[in-house]
Amino acid sequence: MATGKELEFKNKLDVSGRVCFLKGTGDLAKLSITTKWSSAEIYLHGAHITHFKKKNEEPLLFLSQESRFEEGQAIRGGIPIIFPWFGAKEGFPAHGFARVKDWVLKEIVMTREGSVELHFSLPDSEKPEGVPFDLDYTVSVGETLRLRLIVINKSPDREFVYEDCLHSYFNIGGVNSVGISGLKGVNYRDKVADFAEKTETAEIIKISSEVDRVYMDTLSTVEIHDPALRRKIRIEKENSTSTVVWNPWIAKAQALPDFGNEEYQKMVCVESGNLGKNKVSLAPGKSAVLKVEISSSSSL
Ligand SMILES: O=P(O)(O)OC[C@H]1O[C@@H](O)[C@H](O)[C@@H](O)[C@@H]1O
Repeated sequence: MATGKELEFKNKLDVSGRVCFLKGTGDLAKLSITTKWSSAEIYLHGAHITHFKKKNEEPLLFLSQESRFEEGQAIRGGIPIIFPWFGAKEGFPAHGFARVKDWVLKEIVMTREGSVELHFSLPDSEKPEGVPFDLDYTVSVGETLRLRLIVINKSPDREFVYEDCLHSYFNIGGVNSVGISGLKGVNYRDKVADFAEKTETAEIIKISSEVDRVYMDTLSTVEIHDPALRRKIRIEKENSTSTVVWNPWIAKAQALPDFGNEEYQKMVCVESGNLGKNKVSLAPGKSAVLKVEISSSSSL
């Protein structure tokens, strides 16, 4: 429908009052969505959701004040799409290329009940040569945020193996008071302890130092209990067997060039995907859909 570069030169274009194309930070094209329940912003750069807020609530997603908004750089905060690898890979961008490429908006669907569905696709020009796959992304903005990342292996005879992750950054009232539930009994790799394999023992995980854990073989819904903002954030997922919990804490926050020194106090990442031994092997011609739904409720 429209690429970032085309949008850059267009003035505001309104689609039935619920969706606007705008020039965002760094002159990158963004979509602004308003529904009767919520508002959201999505950049075509990375098909990156940078904002989701329900009416009369604080924003659900954290976005760093220091984020870069530049071609070739990932936005810090919101929901980066991690694909087709997670973490570092020598000579390649960390966490894959999907988050630093320009996606195309294919379709906008206004549903009768009032939500807005946006369909994005990674164009062939942004894909590496010789790997035949399609990558589509559907974002449904309504009372909740519903995400679907669709991978299609177009090869007639070769398997396609990849990792994926919707790396959601949540806005919280204070890191010392939040608790994360839903992972008790799950095995994880502790990245701050040299990838040691451990088992989660806490019903409610508390954060008081750097946390960087890849929980494996878990389909569980995770909840963030936030007494300071008097709400509970719920992250439900399908076709995702890994969950990552990340907070950089003090030293790492200072070391990150695109993250404020104090911002670790106001965010936590709970990421849903398929990583490491949970990576996906897609047979020729097959597709897989990673689904995540993010909602919140008052915990008064
Ligand atoms: O700085 P990046 O590439 O966006 O990564 C942020 C973090 O992302 C998390 O998913 C990883 O587990 C962390 O190890 C990493 O530091």
